[in-house]
Amino acid sequence: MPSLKARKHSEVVATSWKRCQQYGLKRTDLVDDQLMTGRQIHEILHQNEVLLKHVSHIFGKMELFIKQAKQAALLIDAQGNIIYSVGDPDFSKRAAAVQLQVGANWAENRKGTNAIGVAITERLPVRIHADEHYYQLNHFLTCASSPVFSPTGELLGVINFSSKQENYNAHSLALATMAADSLQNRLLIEDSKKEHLITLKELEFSMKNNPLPLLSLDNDNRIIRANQAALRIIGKDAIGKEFSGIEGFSIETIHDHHQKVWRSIAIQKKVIGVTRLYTFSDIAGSCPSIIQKKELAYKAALTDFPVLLLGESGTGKELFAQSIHTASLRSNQPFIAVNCSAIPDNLVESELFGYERGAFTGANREGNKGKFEAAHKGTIFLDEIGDMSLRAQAALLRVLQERTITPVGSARSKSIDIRIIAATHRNLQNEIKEGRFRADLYYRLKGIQITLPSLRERSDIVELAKHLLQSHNYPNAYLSEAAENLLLRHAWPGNIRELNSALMQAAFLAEGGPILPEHLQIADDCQSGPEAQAADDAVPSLQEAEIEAIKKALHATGWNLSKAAALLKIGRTTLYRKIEEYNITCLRSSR
Ligand SMILES: Nc1ncnc2c1ncn2[C@@H]1O[C@H](COP(=O)(O)OP(=O)(O)OP(=O)(O)O)[C@@H](O)[C@H]1O
Repeated sequence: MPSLKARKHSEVVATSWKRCQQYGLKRTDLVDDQLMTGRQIHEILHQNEVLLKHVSHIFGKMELFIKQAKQAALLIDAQGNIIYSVGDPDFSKRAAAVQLQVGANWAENRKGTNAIGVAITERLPVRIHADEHYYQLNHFLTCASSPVFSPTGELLGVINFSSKQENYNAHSLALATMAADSLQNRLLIEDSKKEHLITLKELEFSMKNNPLPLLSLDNDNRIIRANQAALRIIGKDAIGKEFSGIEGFSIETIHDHHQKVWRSIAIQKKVIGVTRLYTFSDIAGSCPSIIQKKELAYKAALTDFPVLLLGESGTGKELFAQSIHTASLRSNQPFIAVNCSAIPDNLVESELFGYERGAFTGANREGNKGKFEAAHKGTIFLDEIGDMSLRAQAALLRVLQERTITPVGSARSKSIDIRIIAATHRNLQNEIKEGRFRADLYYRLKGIQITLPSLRERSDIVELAKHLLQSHNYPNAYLSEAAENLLLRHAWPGNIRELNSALMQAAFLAEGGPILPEHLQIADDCQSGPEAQAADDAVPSLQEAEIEAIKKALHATGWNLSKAAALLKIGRTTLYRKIEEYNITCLRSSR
Protein backbone atom coordinates (compact mmCIF):
# COMPACT_ATOMS: atom_id res chain seq x y z
CA MET A 1 0.00 0.00 0.00
CA PRO A 2 1.53 3.36 -1.04
CA SER A 3 1.55 6.71 0.79
CA LEU A 4 1.36 6.44 4.57
CA LYS A 5 4.16 4.30 5.94
CA ALA A 6 2.87 0.73 6.39
CA ARG A 7 2.91 0.64 10.14
CA LYS A 8 1.47 4.04 10.57
CA HIS A 9 -1.20 3.35 7.94
CA SER A 10 -2.32 0.11 9.61
CA GLU A 11 -2.42 1.91 12.94
CA VAL A 12 -4.61 4.64 11.42
CA VAL A 13 -7.01 2.05 9.99
CA ALA A 14 -7.12 0.00 13.20
CA THR A 15 -7.83 3.10 15.29
CA SER A 16 -10.63 4.09 12.94
CA TRP A 17 -12.17 0.62 13.19
CA LYS A 18 -12.07 0.88 16.98
CA ARG A 19 -13.88 4.18 16.80
CA CYS A 20 -16.51 2.65 14.52
CA GLN A 21 -17.14 -0.06 17.09
CA GLN A 22 -17.48 2.61 19.75
CA TYR A 23 -20.02 4.42 17.52
CA GLY A 24 -21.98 1.14 17.59
CA LEU A 25 -21.67 0.56 13.82
CA LYS A 26 -22.00 -3.01 12.51
CA ARG A 27 -19.84 -4.03 9.51
CA THR A 28 -22.70 -5.90 7.92
CA ASP A 29 -25.22 -3.10 8.29
CA LEU A 30 -26.84 -1.61 5.24
CA VAL A 31 -25.46 1.77 4.27
CA ASP A 32 -27.01 4.80 5.79
CA ASP A 33 -29.20 6.07 2.94
CA GLN A 34 -29.98 9.53 4.17
CA LEU A 35 -29.39 12.27 1.62
CA MET A 36 -29.69 16.00 2.16
CA THR A 37 -32.80 17.76 0.88
CA GLY A 38 -32.57 20.11 -2.09
CA ARG A 39 -32.78 23.13 0.25
CA GLN A 40 -29.98 21.81 2.48
CA ILE A 41 -27.75 21.12 -0.52
CA HIS A 42 -28.43 24.60 -1.85
CA GLU A 43 -27.45 26.12 1.48
CA ILE A 44 -24.23 24.10 1.76
CA LEU A 45 -23.27 24.92 -1.82
CA HIS A 46 -23.80 28.57 -1.03
CA GLN A 47 -21.61 28.37 2.07
CA ASN A 48 -18.80 26.76 0.08
CA GLU A 49 -19.03 28.97 -2.98
CA VAL A 50 -15.35 29.93 -2.99
CA LEU A 51 -14.14 26.33 -2.54
CA LEU A 52 -16.42 25.18 -5.32
CA LYS A 53 -15.24 27.89 -7.70
CA HIS A 54 -11.61 26.84 -7.34
CA VAL A 55 -12.21 23.10 -7.17
CA SER A 56 -14.23 23.06 -10.36
CA HIS A 57 -11.27 24.75 -12.04
CA ILE A 58 -8.77 22.24 -10.61
CA PHE A 59 -10.93 19.17 -11.38
CA GLY A 60 -11.59 20.60 -14.83
CA LYS A 61 -7.89 20.31 -15.64
CA MET A 62 -7.77 16.70 -14.35
CA GLU A 63 -11.05 15.53 -15.79
CA LEU A 64 -9.56 13.57 -18.69
CA PHE A 65 -7.18 11.67 -16.39
CA ILE A 66 -9.98 11.01 -13.88
CA LYS A 67 -12.24 9.53 -16.52
CA GLN A 68 -9.49 7.45 -18.13
CA ALA A 69 -8.63 6.06 -14.69
CA LYS A 70 -12.33 5.24 -14.21
CA GLN A 71 -12.41 7.34 -11.09
CA ALA A 72 -14.62 9.97 -9.50
CA ALA A 73 -13.19 13.12 -7.95
CA LEU A 74 -15.14 14.59 -5.05
CA LEU A 75 -15.11 17.68 -2.92
CA ILE A 76 -16.38 17.18 0.61
CA ASP A 77 -17.03 19.86 3.20
CA ALA A 78 -15.54 19.81 6.72
CA GLN A 79 -18.58 17.94 8.08
CA GLY A 80 -18.22 15.11 5.54
CA ASN A 81 -20.95 16.22 3.08
CA ILE A 82 -20.11 15.51 -0.57
CA ILE A 83 -20.71 18.78 -2.41
CA TYR A 84 -19.11 18.31 -5.81
CA SER A 85 -18.35 15.35 -8.02
CA VAL A 86 -16.91 14.70 -11.50
CA GLY A 87 -15.74 11.48 -13.13
CA ASP A 88 -16.38 8.26 -14.93
CA PRO A 89 -20.18 7.83 -15.36
CA ASP A 90 -20.09 4.03 -14.92
CA PHE A 91 -18.21 4.24 -11.68
CA SER A 92 -20.37 7.14 -10.49
CA LYS A 93 -23.48 4.98 -11.02
CA ARG A 94 -21.97 2.13 -9.04
CA ALA A 95 -20.80 4.57 -6.33
CA ALA A 96 -24.33 6.02 -6.03
CA ALA A 97 -25.52 2.60 -4.92
CA VAL A 98 -23.54 3.11 -1.68
CA GLN A 99 -24.38 6.84 -1.55
CA LEU A 100 -20.93 8.02 -2.72
CA GLN A 101 -22.61 11.03 -4.34
CA VAL A 102 -23.45 14.70 -3.82
CA GLY A 103 -25.77 15.19 -0.84
CA ALA A 104 -24.49 12.20 1.16
CA ASN A 105 -22.46 12.46 4.33
CA TRP A 106 -19.31 10.30 4.60
CA ALA A 107 -18.22 11.18 8.12
CA GLU A 108 -16.64 8.23 9.90
CA ASN A 109 -19.50 7.88 12.39
CA ARG A 110 -21.97 7.56 9.45
CA LYS A 111 -20.11 5.49 6.90
CA GLY A 112 -17.56 3.69 9.04
CA THR A 113 -13.85 3.66 8.13
CA ASN A 114 -13.51 5.37 4.75
CA ALA A 115 -10.91 7.73 3.24
CA ILE A 116 -13.10 10.84 3.56
CA GLY A 117 -14.11 10.20 7.18
CA VAL A 118 -10.59 9.23 8.28
CA ALA A 119 -8.98 12.27 6.51
CA ILE A 120 -11.43 14.51 8.43
CA THR A 121 -10.85 12.82 11.78
CA GLU A 122 -7.07 12.41 11.50
CA ARG A 123 -6.49 15.56 9.40
CA LEU A 124 -4.12 13.54 7.22
CA PRO A 125 -4.03 12.38 3.59
CA VAL A 126 -5.08 8.74 3.57
CA ARG A 127 -6.04 5.88 1.27
CA ILE A 128 -8.62 3.33 2.36
CA HIS A 129 -8.49 0.29 0.10
CA ALA A 130 -11.03 -2.53 -0.33
CA ASP A 131 -11.57 -4.40 2.93
CA GLU A 132 -9.96 -1.67 4.98
CA HIS A 133 -13.41 -0.08 4.69
CA TYR A 134 -15.42 -0.85 7.80
CA TYR A 135 -18.66 -1.61 5.99
CA GLN A 136 -18.56 -4.72 3.86
CA LEU A 137 -20.71 -3.04 1.25
CA ASN A 138 -17.89 -0.58 0.60
CA HIS A 139 -15.18 -3.20 0.00
CA PHE A 140 -15.43 -2.78 -3.77
CA LEU A 141 -13.95 0.74 -3.36
CA THR A 142 -10.43 2.13 -3.25
CA CYS A 143 -10.39 5.79 -2.14
CA ALA A 144 -7.67 8.42 -1.55
CA SER A 145 -8.43 11.62 0.37
CA SER A 146 -6.49 14.70 1.36
CA PRO A 147 -7.71 17.38 3.79
CA VAL A 148 -7.86 21.04 2.70
CA PHE A 149 -6.97 23.77 5.16
CA SER A 150 -7.63 27.49 5.14
CA PRO A 151 -4.68 29.95 5.20
CA THR A 152 -5.23 30.17 8.95
CA GLY A 153 -5.07 26.37 9.37
CA GLU A 154 -8.74 25.55 9.87
CA LEU A 155 -10.13 22.42 8.13
CA LEU A 156 -12.28 23.41 5.16
CA GLY A 157 -12.96 20.04 3.59
CA VAL A 158 -11.49 17.09 1.73
CA ILE A 159 -10.49 16.21 -1.83
CA ASN A 160 -11.19 12.57 -2.64
CA PHE A 161 -10.43 10.26 -5.57
CA SER A 162 -12.34 6.97 -5.65
CA SER A 163 -12.60 4.03 -8.00
CA LYS A 164 -13.44 0.32 -7.94
CA GLN A 165 -10.65 -1.55 -6.22
CA GLU A 166 -9.66 -3.33 -9.46
CA ASN A 167 -8.94 0.12 -10.96
CA TYR A 168 -6.53 0.98 -8.13
CA ASN A 169 -4.13 3.73 -9.24
CA ALA A 170 -0.83 4.20 -7.45
CA HIS A 171 -0.87 7.97 -8.05
CA SER A 172 -4.32 8.85 -6.80
CA LEU A 173 -3.23 9.73 -3.22
CA ALA A 174 -0.46 12.00 -4.55
CA LEU A 175 -3.02 13.48 -6.92
CA ALA A 176 -5.47 14.16 -4.11
CA THR A 177 -2.71 15.84 -2.09
CA MET A 178 -1.64 17.99 -5.06
CA ALA A 179 -5.22 19.01 -5.77
CA ALA A 180 -5.65 19.94 -2.08
CA ASP A 181 -2.39 21.97 -2.16
CA SER A 182 -3.43 23.75 -5.30
CA LEU A 183 -6.79 24.57 -3.71
CA GLN A 184 -5.06 25.89 -0.59
CA ASN A 185 -2.79 28.11 -2.68
CA ARG A 186 -5.72 29.52 -4.57
CA LEU A 187 -7.45 30.30 -1.28
CA LEU A 188 -4.32 32.00 -0.01
CA ILE A 189 -4.17 34.25 -3.06
CA GLU A 190 -7.86 34.98 -2.76
CA ASP A 191 -7.31 35.97 0.87
CA SER A 192 -4.32 38.14 0.12
CA LYS A 193 -6.33 39.91 -2.59
CA LYS A 194 -9.01 40.59 -0.01
CA GLU A 195 -6.35 41.76 2.43
CA HIS A 196 -4.93 44.19 -0.11
CA LEU A 197 -8.34 45.56 -0.82
CA ILE A 198 -8.96 45.97 2.87
CA THR A 199 -5.55 47.58 3.35
CA LEU A 200 -6.25 49.97 0.55
CA LYS A 201 -9.67 50.77 1.91
CA GLU A 202 -8.16 51.41 5.31
CA LEU A 203 -5.51 53.58 3.78
CA GLU A 204 -8.09 55.46 1.81
CA PHE A 205 -9.90 56.17 5.02
CA SER A 206 -6.80 57.00 7.03
CA MET A 207 -5.50 59.19 4.22
CA LYS A 208 -8.41 61.51 4.73
CA ASN A 209 -7.46 62.02 8.33
CA ASN A 210 -3.71 61.45 8.25
CA PRO A 211 -1.57 64.51 8.86
CA LEU A 212 1.37 62.86 7.03
CA PRO A 213 1.35 63.31 3.26
CA LEU A 214 0.21 60.04 1.63
CA LEU A 215 -0.13 58.99 -1.99
CA SER A 216 -1.38 55.87 -3.73
CA LEU A 217 0.24 55.00 -7.04
CA ASP A 218 -0.96 52.53 -9.66
CA ASN A 219 1.20 50.04 -11.58
CA ASP A 220 2.35 52.77 -13.96
CA ASN A 221 3.45 54.94 -11.05
CA ARG A 222 0.59 57.36 -11.60
CA ILE A 223 -0.97 59.07 -8.62
CA ILE A 224 -4.45 57.69 -8.03
CA ARG A 225 -5.09 59.10 -4.56
CA ALA A 226 -3.56 61.74 -2.36
CA ASN A 227 -4.60 63.22 0.94
CA GLN A 228 -4.82 66.95 1.60
CA ALA A 229 -1.37 67.08 3.16
CA ALA A 230 0.15 65.52 0.04
CA LEU A 231 -1.84 67.74 -2.34
CA ARG A 232 -0.38 70.79 -0.66
CA ILE A 233 3.06 69.53 -1.60
CA ILE A 234 2.52 68.02 -5.02
CA GLY A 235 -0.18 70.39 -6.26
CA LYS A 236 -3.95 70.11 -6.51
CA ASP A 237 -3.93 68.76 -10.06
CA ALA A 238 -1.49 65.94 -9.30
CA ILE A 239 -4.02 63.09 -9.52
CA GLY A 240 -3.39 61.04 -12.66
CA LYS A 241 0.11 62.43 -13.13
CA GLU A 242 3.22 60.33 -12.91
CA PHE A 243 4.93 60.42 -9.53
CA SER A 244 8.54 61.24 -10.14
CA GLY A 245 9.64 60.90 -6.53
CA ILE A 246 9.98 63.71 -4.04
CA GLU A 247 12.62 63.84 -1.38
CA GLY A 248 11.31 62.63 1.96
CA PHE A 249 8.73 60.27 0.43
CA SER A 250 9.48 56.63 0.82
CA ILE A 251 7.64 54.25 -1.47
CA GLU A 252 6.24 51.00 -0.22
CA THR A 253 4.82 48.53 -2.69
CA ILE A 254 1.99 46.20 -1.79
CA HIS A 255 1.98 43.12 -3.99
CA ASP A 256 0.08 39.89 -4.18
CA HIS A 257 1.23 36.32 -3.60
CA HIS A 258 3.08 36.20 -6.93
CA GLN A 259 4.90 39.49 -6.30
CA LYS A 260 2.73 41.06 -8.97
CA VAL A 261 2.43 44.76 -8.21
CA TRP A 262 -0.91 45.90 -6.92
CA ARG A 263 -0.39 49.35 -5.47
CA SER A 264 2.41 51.48 -4.20
CA ILE A 265 1.99 53.85 -1.34
CA ALA A 266 4.25 56.85 -0.98
CA ILE A 267 4.48 58.12 2.53
CA GLN A 268 6.37 61.13 3.68
CA LYS A 269 8.26 59.96 6.70
CA LYS A 270 9.06 62.22 9.56
CA VAL A 271 12.77 62.36 10.14
CA ILE A 272 13.33 60.86 13.53
CA GLY A 273 16.51 61.02 15.48
CA VAL A 274 19.42 63.38 15.66
CA THR A 275 18.96 66.59 13.76
CA ARG A 276 21.98 67.35 11.66
CA LEU A 277 23.84 70.60 11.99
CA TYR A 278 23.78 73.11 9.15
CA THR A 279 26.63 73.35 6.69
CA PHE A 280 27.63 76.18 4.34
CA SER A 281 25.65 74.54 1.54
CA ASP A 282 22.46 75.24 3.56
CA ILE A 283 23.09 78.98 3.39
CA ALA A 284 21.13 80.16 0.39
CA GLY A 285 21.55 83.40 -1.47
CA SER A 286 23.27 84.99 -4.43
CA CYS A 287 23.33 88.52 -3.07
CA PRO A 288 26.98 89.68 -3.24
CA SER A 289 27.05 90.54 0.46
CA ILE A 290 25.83 87.12 1.62
CA ILE A 291 28.36 85.43 -0.67
CA GLN A 292 31.10 87.65 0.77
CA LYS A 293 30.03 86.77 4.35
CA LYS A 294 29.95 83.09 3.51
CA GLU A 295 33.49 83.30 2.13
CA LEU A 296 34.69 85.12 5.23
CA ALA A 297 33.01 82.61 7.56
CA TYR A 298 34.50 79.72 5.61
CA LYS A 299 37.99 81.19 6.06
CA ALA A 300 37.24 81.65 9.77
CA ALA A 301 36.17 78.01 10.02
CA LEU A 302 39.65 76.92 9.03
CA THR A 303 41.15 78.77 12.02
CA ASP A 304 40.50 78.55 15.75
CA PHE A 305 39.91 82.30 16.24
CA PRO A 306 36.80 83.39 18.10
CA VAL A 307 34.04 84.57 15.78
CA LEU A 308 31.53 87.29 16.59
CA LEU A 309 28.37 87.17 14.48
CA LEU A 310 26.33 90.36 14.34
CA GLY A 311 23.02 90.98 12.67
CA GLU A 312 19.35 91.51 13.30
CA SER A 313 17.26 88.70 14.67
CA GLY A 314 16.59 86.01 12.06
CA THR A 315 19.44 86.89 9.71
CA GLY A 316 21.05 83.47 10.04
CA LYS A 317 23.56 83.88 12.87
CA GLU A 318 23.00 80.39 14.26
CA LEU A 319 23.03 78.98 10.73
CA PHE A 320 26.46 80.57 10.21
CA ALA A 321 27.71 79.39 13.63
CA GLN A 322 26.78 75.78 12.90
CA SER A 323 28.24 75.98 9.40
CA ILE A 324 31.54 77.28 10.77
CA HIS A 325 31.64 74.39 13.22
CA THR A 326 30.79 71.74 10.61
CA ALA A 327 33.47 73.08 8.26
CA SER A 328 36.11 73.20 11.02
CA LEU A 329 38.52 70.56 12.27
CA ARG A 330 36.28 70.25 15.32
CA SER A 331 33.30 69.02 13.28
CA ASN A 332 33.38 65.57 14.90
CA GLN A 333 33.26 67.09 18.36
CA PRO A 334 30.25 68.66 20.14
CA PHE A 335 28.55 71.88 19.08
CA ILE A 336 26.90 73.33 22.17
CA ALA A 337 24.57 76.30 21.75
CA VAL A 338 23.84 78.44 24.81
CA ASN A 339 21.17 81.10 24.76
CA CYS A 340 22.76 83.56 27.19
CA SER A 341 19.59 85.66 27.53
CA ALA A 342 17.67 82.63 28.81
CA ILE A 343 19.91 81.79 31.77
CA PRO A 344 18.75 83.31 35.08
CA ASP A 345 21.51 85.45 36.56
CA ASN A 346 21.92 83.34 39.71
CA LEU A 347 22.37 80.16 37.66
CA VAL A 348 24.91 81.44 35.13
CA GLU A 349 27.96 79.86 36.77
CA SER A 350 26.35 76.48 37.34
CA GLU A 351 24.91 76.44 33.79
CA LEU A 352 28.17 77.36 32.13
CA PHE A 353 30.70 75.68 34.40
CA GLY A 354 28.66 72.91 36.03
CA TYR A 355 28.49 71.95 39.70
CA GLU A 356 29.83 69.28 41.95
CA ARG A 357 27.65 66.76 43.75
CA GLY A 358 25.58 68.41 46.47
CA ALA A 359 26.80 71.89 45.63
CA PHE A 360 23.46 73.48 46.36
CA THR A 361 19.94 72.56 47.35
CA GLY A 362 17.71 71.57 44.47
CA ALA A 363 20.63 70.56 42.29
CA ASN A 364 21.02 67.11 40.80
CA ARG A 365 22.57 64.88 43.49
CA GLU A 366 25.14 63.51 41.07
CA GLY A 367 26.40 66.95 40.06
CA ASN A 368 26.19 68.27 36.53
CA LYS A 369 28.46 69.09 33.63
CA GLY A 370 28.37 72.70 32.52
CA LYS A 371 28.02 73.82 28.92
CA PHE A 372 31.73 74.59 28.63
CA GLU A 373 32.75 71.12 29.74
CA ALA A 374 30.14 69.58 27.42
CA ALA A 375 31.69 71.52 24.54
CA HIS A 376 35.24 70.36 25.38
CA LYS A 377 37.23 69.83 22.14
CA GLY A 378 34.27 71.21 20.17
CA THR A 379 32.57 74.57 19.70
CA ILE A 380 30.47 76.60 22.11
CA PHE A 381 27.99 79.02 20.54
CA LEU A 382 27.14 81.85 22.91
CA ASP A 383 23.95 83.30 21.40
CA GLU A 384 22.50 86.65 22.55
CA ILE A 385 25.79 87.48 24.23
CA GLY A 386 24.72 91.14 24.37
CA ASP A 387 22.00 90.21 26.86
CA MET A 388 24.37 88.72 29.46
CA SER A 389 24.49 90.37 32.85
CA LEU A 390 27.71 92.10 33.90
CA ARG A 391 28.25 89.43 36.54
CA ALA A 392 28.01 86.67 33.96
CA GLN A 393 30.28 88.64 31.61
CA ALA A 394 32.97 88.75 34.32
CA ALA A 395 32.75 84.97 34.81
CA LEU A 396 32.91 84.38 31.09
CA LEU A 397 35.90 86.66 30.72
CA ARG A 398 37.78 84.64 33.34
CA VAL A 399 37.20 81.43 31.37
CA LEU A 400 38.33 83.01 28.14
CA GLN A 401 41.48 84.32 29.78
CA GLU A 402 42.42 81.23 31.72
CA ARG A 403 40.90 78.54 29.50
CA THR A 404 39.91 76.68 32.67
CA ILE A 405 36.60 76.22 34.44
CA THR A 406 35.87 75.63 38.08
CA PRO A 407 32.53 73.90 38.69
CA VAL A 408 30.37 75.40 41.43
CA GLY A 409 31.19 73.72 44.76
CA SER A 410 34.51 72.39 43.53
CA ALA A 411 38.01 73.40 44.52
CA ARG A 412 39.57 71.96 41.41
CA SER A 413 39.62 73.65 38.04
CA LYS A 414 39.53 71.79 34.72
CA SER A 415 41.25 72.96 31.59
CA ILE A 416 39.08 73.16 28.50
CA ASP A 417 39.79 73.29 24.80
CA ILE A 418 36.95 75.00 22.96
CA ARG A 419 36.29 77.22 20.00
CA ILE A 420 34.06 80.18 20.80
CA ILE A 421 31.47 81.66 18.48
CA ALA A 422 29.34 84.44 19.93
CA ALA A 423 26.37 86.24 18.42
CA THR A 424 24.11 89.17 19.18
CA HIS A 425 21.51 91.35 17.50
CA ARG A 426 22.64 94.28 19.70
CA ASN A 427 25.08 97.00 18.72
CA LEU A 428 27.89 96.09 21.14
CA GLN A 429 29.72 99.41 20.64
CA ASN A 430 26.63 101.19 21.92
CA GLU A 431 26.26 98.68 24.75
CA ILE A 432 29.88 99.37 25.77
CA LYS A 433 29.27 103.14 25.62
CA GLU A 434 26.20 102.71 27.79
CA GLY A 435 28.21 100.61 30.26
CA ARG A 436 26.17 97.48 29.70
CA PHE A 437 28.89 95.45 28.02
CA ARG A 438 32.53 94.99 29.03
CA ALA A 439 34.97 96.28 26.43
CA ASP A 440 37.62 93.67 27.42
CA LEU A 441 35.14 90.85 26.82
CA TYR A 442 34.15 92.40 23.48
CA TYR A 443 37.77 92.38 22.29
CA ARG A 444 38.22 88.76 23.41
CA LEU A 445 35.14 87.67 21.51
CA LYS A 446 35.64 89.84 18.46
CA GLY A 447 38.39 87.75 16.76
CA ILE A 448 36.72 87.64 13.36
CA GLN A 449 33.61 89.81 13.19
CA ILE A 450 30.93 89.00 10.62
CA THR A 451 27.89 91.25 10.21
CA LEU A 452 25.05 89.52 8.42
CA PRO A 453 22.85 91.62 6.14
CA SER A 454 19.20 92.05 6.95
CA LEU A 455 16.67 90.81 4.45
CA ARG A 456 15.88 94.38 3.42
CA GLU A 457 19.49 94.76 2.34
CA ARG A 458 19.41 91.67 0.14
CA SER A 459 18.66 91.61 -3.57
CA ASP A 460 17.87 87.88 -3.64
CA ILE A 461 14.64 87.69 -1.62
CA VAL A 462 12.72 85.85 -4.32
CA GLU A 463 15.48 83.31 -4.82
CA LEU A 464 15.71 82.81 -1.07
CA ALA A 465 11.94 82.36 -0.86
CA LYS A 466 12.06 79.64 -3.54
CA HIS A 467 14.88 77.92 -1.68
CA LEU A 468 12.93 77.98 1.58
CA LEU A 469 9.82 76.53 -0.10
CA GLN A 470 11.94 73.72 -1.55
CA SER A 471 13.71 72.96 1.70
CA HIS A 472 10.39 72.73 3.52
CA ASN A 473 9.10 70.10 1.13
CA TYR A 474 6.87 72.38 -0.87
CA PRO A 475 8.74 71.89 -4.16
CA ASN A 476 5.59 72.38 -6.20
CA ALA A 477 4.43 75.52 -4.45
CA TYR A 478 5.22 78.50 -6.62
CA LEU A 479 4.99 82.24 -6.20
CA SER A 480 2.75 84.28 -8.45
CA GLU A 481 4.35 87.42 -9.87
CA ALA A 482 2.18 89.57 -7.60
CA ALA A 483 3.36 87.60 -4.57
CA GLU A 484 7.00 88.02 -5.66
CA ASN A 485 6.50 91.78 -5.90
CA LEU A 486 4.91 91.88 -2.46
CA LEU A 487 7.91 89.98 -1.03
CA LEU A 488 10.18 92.65 -2.52
CA ARG A 489 8.13 95.51 -1.08
CA HIS A 490 7.71 94.24 2.49
CA ALA A 491 10.05 95.71 5.13
CA TRP A 492 10.84 92.32 6.82
CA PRO A 493 11.48 93.34 10.44
CA GLY A 494 11.80 89.63 11.36
CA ASN A 495 14.12 88.83 8.47
CA ILE A 496 14.48 85.26 7.17
CA ARG A 497 12.65 83.72 10.09
CA GLU A 498 9.67 85.95 9.27
CA LEU A 499 9.99 85.21 5.55
CA ASN A 500 10.10 81.53 6.35
CA SER A 501 6.95 81.53 8.41
CA ALA A 502 5.09 83.73 5.90
CA LEU A 503 5.97 81.23 3.16
CA MET A 504 5.00 78.16 5.16
CA GLN A 505 1.64 79.70 5.92
CA ALA A 506 1.17 80.78 2.31
CA ALA A 507 2.04 77.33 0.93
CA PHE A 508 -0.49 75.88 3.34
CA LEU A 509 -3.22 78.34 2.35
CA ALA A 510 -2.49 77.98 -1.38
CA GLU A 511 -3.16 74.21 -1.09
CA GLY A 512 -0.87 73.28 -3.96
CA GLY A 513 -1.93 76.19 -6.20
CA PRO A 514 0.06 79.37 -6.91
CA ILE A 515 0.91 81.49 -3.88
CA LEU A 516 -1.00 84.75 -4.16
CA PRO A 517 -0.30 87.99 -2.22
CA GLU A 518 -3.23 87.36 0.14
CA HIS A 519 -1.75 83.98 1.11
CA LEU A 520 1.40 85.69 2.40
CA GLN A 521 -0.43 87.72 5.02
CA ILE A 522 2.24 90.43 5.22
CA ALA A 523 1.95 94.20 4.96
CA ASP A 524 2.49 96.00 1.68
CA ASP A 525 5.11 98.63 2.58
CA CYS A 526 5.29 100.11 -0.92
CA GLN A 527 4.39 103.76 -0.33
CA SER A 528 7.48 105.94 -0.59
CA GLY A 529 7.60 108.04 2.55
CA PRO A 530 9.15 111.43 3.15
CA GLU A 531 12.54 109.83 3.92
CA ALA A 532 12.62 108.16 0.54
CA GLN A 533 11.44 111.34 -1.17
CA ALA A 534 14.31 113.25 0.42
CA ALA A 535 16.78 110.76 -0.98
CA ASP A 536 15.43 111.40 -4.46
CA ASP A 537 16.17 115.14 -4.30
CA ALA A 538 19.70 115.50 -5.54
CA VAL A 539 20.37 112.88 -8.19
CA PRO A 540 23.26 114.02 -10.49
CA SER A 541 23.36 112.93 -14.16
CA LEU A 542 26.87 111.43 -14.92
CA GLN A 543 27.78 107.71 -14.51
CA GLU A 544 29.36 108.33 -11.13
CA ALA A 545 26.37 110.32 -10.15
CA GLU A 546 24.20 107.43 -11.33
CA ILE A 547 26.07 105.06 -9.01
CA GLU A 548 25.75 107.54 -6.19
CA ALA A 549 22.05 107.95 -6.93
CA ILE A 550 21.51 104.20 -6.87
CA LYS A 551 23.45 103.88 -3.61
CA LYS A 552 21.43 106.67 -2.09
CA ALA A 553 18.17 105.21 -3.23
CA LEU A 554 19.14 101.77 -1.93
CA HIS A 555 20.29 103.20 1.33
CA ALA A 556 17.17 105.29 1.75
CA THR A 557 14.88 102.36 1.12
CA GLY A 558 16.88 99.88 3.17
CA TRP A 559 17.79 97.99 -0.04
CA ASN A 560 14.20 97.49 -1.02
CA LEU A 561 14.71 97.13 -4.77
CA SER A 562 11.14 97.95 -5.76
CA LYS A 563 11.07 101.09 -3.67
CA ALA A 564 14.54 102.11 -4.84
CA ALA A 565 13.55 101.48 -8.47
CA ALA A 566 10.43 103.57 -7.92
CA LEU A 567 12.56 106.39 -6.49
CA LEU A 568 14.95 106.24 -9.41
CA LYS A 569 12.05 105.96 -11.85
CA ILE A 570 13.52 102.90 -13.51
CA GLY A 571 12.32 99.30 -13.68
CA ARG A 572 13.29 96.85 -10.96
CA THR A 573 15.13 94.63 -13.48
CA THR A 574 17.10 97.63 -14.77
CA LEU A 575 18.05 98.54 -11.23
CA TYR A 576 19.12 94.97 -10.53
CA ARG A 577 21.24 94.97 -13.75
CA LYS A 578 22.89 98.24 -12.76
CA ILE A 579 23.68 96.95 -9.25
CA GLU A 580 25.41 93.96 -10.82
CA GLU A 581 27.12 96.09 -13.50
CA TYR A 582 28.49 98.66 -11.04
CA ASN A 583 29.15 95.93 -8.44
CA ILE A 584 27.25 97.84 -5.78
CA THR A 585 27.31 95.78 -2.60
CA CYS A 586 24.94 95.79 0.32
CA LEU A 587 27.40 97.76 2.44
CA ARG A 588 25.70 101.02 3.17
CA SER A 589 26.90 103.98 1.10
CA SER A 590 27.92 107.17 2.74
CA ARG A 591 25.67 109.99 2.02
N1 LIG B 1 20.89 82.31 4.04
C1 LIG B 1 19.97 81.48 4.52
N2 LIG B 1 19.59 80.46 3.77
C2 LIG B 1 18.65 79.63 4.22
N3 LIG B 1 18.03 79.73 5.40
C3 LIG B 1 18.38 80.74 6.19
C4 LIG B 1 19.37 81.66 5.80
N4 LIG B 1 19.55 82.54 6.80
C5 LIG B 1 18.69 82.20 7.76
N5 LIG B 1 17.98 81.11 7.41
C6 LIG B 1 16.93 80.46 8.19
O1 LIG B 1 16.26 81.49 8.93
C7 LIG B 1 15.96 81.07 10.25
C8 LIG B 1 16.61 81.99 11.26
O2 LIG B 1 18.02 81.79 11.23
P1 LIG B 1 18.90 81.81 12.57
O3 LIG B 1 18.19 81.14 13.68
O4 LIG B 1 20.24 81.28 12.19
O5 LIG B 1 18.91 83.36 12.80
P2 LIG B 1 19.57 84.16 14.00
O6 LIG B 1 20.22 85.34 13.37
O7 LIG B 1 20.43 83.24 14.81
O8 LIG B 1 18.29 84.61 14.79
P3 LIG B 1 18.20 85.09 16.35
O9 LIG B 1 19.14 86.24 16.49
O10 LIG B 1 16.78 85.50 16.48
O11 LIG B 1 18.57 83.90 17.15
C9 LIG B 1 16.47 79.65 10.36
O12 LIG B 1 15.40 78.77 10.09
C10 LIG B 1 17.51 79.54 9.27
O13 LIG B 1 17.64 78.23 8.81
